[in-house]
Amino acid sequence: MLAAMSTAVDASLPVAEQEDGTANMLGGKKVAVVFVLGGPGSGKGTQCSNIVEHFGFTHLSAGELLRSEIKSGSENGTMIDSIIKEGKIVPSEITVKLLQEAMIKSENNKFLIDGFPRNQENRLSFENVIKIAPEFVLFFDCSEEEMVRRLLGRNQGRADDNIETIRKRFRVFEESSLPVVQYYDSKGKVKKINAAKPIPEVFEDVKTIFQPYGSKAA
Ligand SMILES: Nc1ncnc2c1ncn2[C@@H]1O[C@H](COP(=O)(O)OP(=O)(O)O)[C@@H](O)[C@H]1O
Ligand SMILES: Nc1ccn([C@@H]2O[C@H](COP(=O)(O)OP(=O)(O)O)[C@@H](O)[C@H]2O)c(=O)n1
Ligand SMILES: [Mg+2]
Repeated sequence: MLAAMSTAVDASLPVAEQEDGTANMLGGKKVAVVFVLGGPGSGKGTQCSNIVEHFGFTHLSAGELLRSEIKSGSENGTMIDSIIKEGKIVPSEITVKLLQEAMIKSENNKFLIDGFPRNQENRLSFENVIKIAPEFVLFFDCSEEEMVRRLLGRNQGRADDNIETIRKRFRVFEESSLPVVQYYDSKGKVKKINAAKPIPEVFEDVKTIFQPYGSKAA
């Protein structure tokens, strides 16, 4: 079983290519990207940590990169901070640049890009600047009622985890992020997970999806 899993690895990832048939290359290496989407509180970050541990991906959370940018005192920090507090989406050029830098700096070639693309502008900017097509989109499906409960209990001191901003984030998710999921679904690239179950049960379903891409060891 283990041997079978490890032989599958390098042969199977990266496999995606761009629409014109060009390989997904970045800084001289062939890379694989999985976009991880789902409403605020659906469990993206939690499951990404599990995937990192079991399947050797590097986790890049767009939201975390933006929050670090605020903390670093960058010239865009104040603007990013007020956009996040409003639950809106930061201009793509900022987010794509942060993702690009992180991917180039990493020695890994398998990336989970969490919370991105959150709107069509994000998607097009990534396509035009980074020019990597995702292997697939992992989509966590969860009711708003459950997501509110999780966000209000998250306790990470986030400025946007208050009920007023949470409501705004849900609307932005519906209006701007779901169309991105629908776009990839029309291309047969979405793997949808029922995220309303307990964490280990959700991960069982996630594992089934990542199993063909091999274990961490390989
Ligand atoms: N399946 C789950 N069931 C219950 N709580 C969960 C589940 N997945 C995540 N959580 C909790 O919900 C909160 C939000 O999860 P997180 O992974 O940060 O979501 P996201 O990145 O999608 O906003 C965290 O406190 C996390 O521990
Ligand atoms: N692609 C992205 C991702 C996050 N963000 C901002 O960062 C906030 C937090 O994103 P996040 O992914 O950390 O939030 P969760 O869905 O994990 O709760 C979002 O509500 C946006 O304001 C963005 O502008 N663009
Ligand atoms: Mg998150």
